[in-house]
Amino acid sequence: YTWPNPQLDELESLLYDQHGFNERGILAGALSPCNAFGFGSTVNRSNAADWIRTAYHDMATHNVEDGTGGLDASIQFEQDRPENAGDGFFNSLRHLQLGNSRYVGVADFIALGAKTAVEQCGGPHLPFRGGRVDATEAGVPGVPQPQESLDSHTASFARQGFNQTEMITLIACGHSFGGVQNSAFPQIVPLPDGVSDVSQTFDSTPFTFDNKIATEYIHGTTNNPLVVGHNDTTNSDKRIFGSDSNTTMSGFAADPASFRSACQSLLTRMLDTVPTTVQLTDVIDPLPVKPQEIALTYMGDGTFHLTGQIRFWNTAYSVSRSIKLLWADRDGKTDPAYSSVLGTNEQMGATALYDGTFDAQWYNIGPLSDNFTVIDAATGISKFWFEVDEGNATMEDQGGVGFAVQDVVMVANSSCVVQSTGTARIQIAVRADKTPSRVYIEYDLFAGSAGSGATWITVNTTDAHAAASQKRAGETYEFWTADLSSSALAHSINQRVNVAADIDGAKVSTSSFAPFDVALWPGC
Ligand code: HEM
Repeated sequence: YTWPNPQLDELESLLYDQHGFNERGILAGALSPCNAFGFGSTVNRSNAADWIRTAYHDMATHNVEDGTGGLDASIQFEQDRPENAGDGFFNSLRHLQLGNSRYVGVADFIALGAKTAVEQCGGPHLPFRGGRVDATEAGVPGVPQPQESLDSHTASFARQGFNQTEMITLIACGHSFGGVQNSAFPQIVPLPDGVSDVSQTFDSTPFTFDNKIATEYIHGTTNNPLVVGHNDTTNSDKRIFGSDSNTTMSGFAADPASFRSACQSLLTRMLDTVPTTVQLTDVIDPLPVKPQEIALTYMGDGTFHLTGQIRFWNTAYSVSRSIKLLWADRDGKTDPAYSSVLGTNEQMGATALYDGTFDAQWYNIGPLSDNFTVIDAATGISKFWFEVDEGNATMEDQGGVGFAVQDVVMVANSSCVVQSTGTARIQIAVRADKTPSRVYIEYDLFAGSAGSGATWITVNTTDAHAAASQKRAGETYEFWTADLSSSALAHSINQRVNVAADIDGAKVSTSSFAPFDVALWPGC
């Protein structure tokens, strides 16, 4: 895709800013190491297993006939059903809901959680599509339970869109992780003396994706509580794995690569099973060059500062590489003076998984001593691109289109935090040749239902007003002011806002910033 695209940029970052500089933390950070578990001390439990099971249970209500259900976060409203026994869903959601924004909802986060868990913990690469839509109420029940018959399970998976071989495979892929807990299934897993809960694992490596779920089953060494459980009624894995005379499971036991690739395709299909009314994005691959938090700040002296960071994918730190930022002014003209160095150092390296481990190197706009470059307000800027020199120079310009940036609306450095009231006074510079119908501040707030624990994001706004006194003669920008009380962000997770303006029926907006950060915006 072409940068900028706020939804895809955010998903791309959640997918590929995994470890090191600018890491997002919420996904890979909660899976390092893979037995990490954020909610108690039960032996053998992990965030990874909880997240994978959560994605399956959310998806499992899909109906291929009428196109309803699927991975839509309806699990938020379904946690009190017997088919959703255990606290794994609550645990998963409480963590995954925290990352939500106006661009990425709970359903995408459930899919991201499962995908990241599989990949970080030894599993195959699962190509990711975004754009899931969060349900606003419970769906039709229908998650398979261990005491059901083989016919009932076969029919249930057919309703979800999976045939018999796919049913065997998908369960084996999922049950490569985790186990069955006494507290959720006391009739399956007995409680040994002296502990308050226990999880009996499906295979001997519950925190790692591998084919042990198959080898141990085929070799008769398995301790899978859904195969060798004392009550045969709840031995659903035994009935299902054996339903084709063990053909599928024998194949997986003999050939780990075939298990891996079968899980790659079926887990991807599981995550992409959504109501037919939902249109997923294309697969999101890492951008080779990815600008982030690109911002212009109006300096009041006839210039603005361009700030931000750029990630170069599949690139390791190197002292012999120099990168220049070049730009075109608002009329599209270039000039030898429209050029700035990028700054980096060894600490600005990162790594991520993407069918193998990839390095990424971050650069700041301008030398590290400044972290900005100066743009003439009279000529402005419309796009930028990069010249990477490691002996011979190459151009990074998104295939010729460049990286577009708007200089119509931006925050002015005269913004400040009013010390007496704690209010953020946000000064906004709007290009004088434009006539906005509205200039405003936008911010994501968490909303939720106390009963179900479901959450969603509302985008709130505060209007700015034209500051007539600041309409200075000779300036190419005019000024607007918005006062934002600190209580306005009481339900904001990241305490950030952006500026937007409606101009000729289109919305122009800035990247987000922290209006109450007095290091950026001094007191007034
Ligand atoms: C007939 C179908 C299935 C049945 C009857 C079934 C049953 C169960 C049961 C009883 C548990 C124990 C839950 C707990 O104690 O908290 C469990 C755990 C789990 N299931 Fe399934 N399952 C099925 C299919 C799947 C599928 C298709 C996946 C994913 C692809 C999956 C992934 C998991 C995972 C990862 C766990 C471990 C959770 C943990 O350790 O916290 N299951 N399953």
